[in-house]
Amino acid sequence: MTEKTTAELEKLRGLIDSVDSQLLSLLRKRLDLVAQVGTVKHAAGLPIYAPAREAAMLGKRRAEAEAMGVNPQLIEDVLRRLMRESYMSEKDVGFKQVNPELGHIVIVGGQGQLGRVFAQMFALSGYEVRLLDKDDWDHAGDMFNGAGLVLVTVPIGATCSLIRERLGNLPDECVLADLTSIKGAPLKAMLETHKGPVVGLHPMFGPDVGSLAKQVVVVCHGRGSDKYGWLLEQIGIWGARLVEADAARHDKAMQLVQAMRHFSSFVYGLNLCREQADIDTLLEFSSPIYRLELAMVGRLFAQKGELYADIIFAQEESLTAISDFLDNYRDALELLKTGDRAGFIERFNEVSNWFGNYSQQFLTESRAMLQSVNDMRSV
Ligand SMILES: C=C(O[C@@H]1C=C(C(=O)O)C=C[C@H]1O)C(=O)O
Repeated sequence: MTEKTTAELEKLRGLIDSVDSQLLSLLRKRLDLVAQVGTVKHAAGLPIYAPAREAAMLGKRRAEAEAMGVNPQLIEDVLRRLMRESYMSEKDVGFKQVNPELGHIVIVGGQGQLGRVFAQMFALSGYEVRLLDKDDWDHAGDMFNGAGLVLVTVPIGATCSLIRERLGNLPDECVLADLTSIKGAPLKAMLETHKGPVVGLHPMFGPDVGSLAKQVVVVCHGRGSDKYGWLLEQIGIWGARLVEADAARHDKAMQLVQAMRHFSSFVYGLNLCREQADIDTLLEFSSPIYRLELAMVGRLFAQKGELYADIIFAQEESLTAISDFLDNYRDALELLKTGDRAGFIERFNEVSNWFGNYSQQFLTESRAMLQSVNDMRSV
């Protein structure tokens, strides 16, 4: 580099640094305004997540960006990241308590990770929360006395027997709910054990979400929806989207969404382990898509085997879904063994037609994800 080039670069980089510092001041200003919005919402009991406001704001900024010769996707990416930050800061203010008259809340299995998330959210909303765990059953009678909500969040395998054996004497008015990732059997157990209001919930997220904004919670109605309407409204104020579902339909979907998916990720990991693959080498030669895939598989093994065993073993019918997967794998392997390239392409096109417009949608979505994986690289 010549001296002149060095000097020019230095000058321009100084200007960029100063623009970035100004951006930082603006970010501080925005965060302060968002915190004020949080206070107003808290007082008025409005949800943390306002999709209509977000859509309108993004639309306006995109148009302005275009007029200024800035890629509209750039401002959209930046704003979406800022909005994620907003959900966190609004959360700190706490939430409106929808049902101030409610007695205390007992979370059975409250030391579990998801139990803790819900305990925190209820506490941030002004409820008195008591946690009941394995060793606390001696005090259970006292804890249930006067409770307004009992929320069961124990491992799937223990859920139904715990409900039937331990929750037969709740106050009549108390809402009984669970967070289990299957819904049919726990809902039946709750309805048969408790005379009062019953609702099944399945939060479609793990304990590391940070905020519930935009997260999905599946709701399977049991009985007495007028008595637990406040709970659904409360979850809505936390920013989550409630999706009502029939328990049988939900459970059927979970055989593919959870059991089969997790099982194949498990086998993927098992295979890498047995093949003694060198992860550093795999990463070295990974494009973002492979890195993303490896991250999705690898994150399983940062969690507890018991959790995944619970999910995979929860429904007997999942065995059929997983066996079908194996059959299809075998058939496809046969194409490889026999060198049937044309057969492979034929199957490929069959699947491609079946995906229809979704494949284009997924291509676009994954492009954005892959770009952010690439952005995170520093070398
Ligand atoms: C700040 C607000 O809360 C959330 C965050 C937003 C933001 O960061 O701009 C916009 C909409 C809401 O989802 C708001 O409602 O204005």
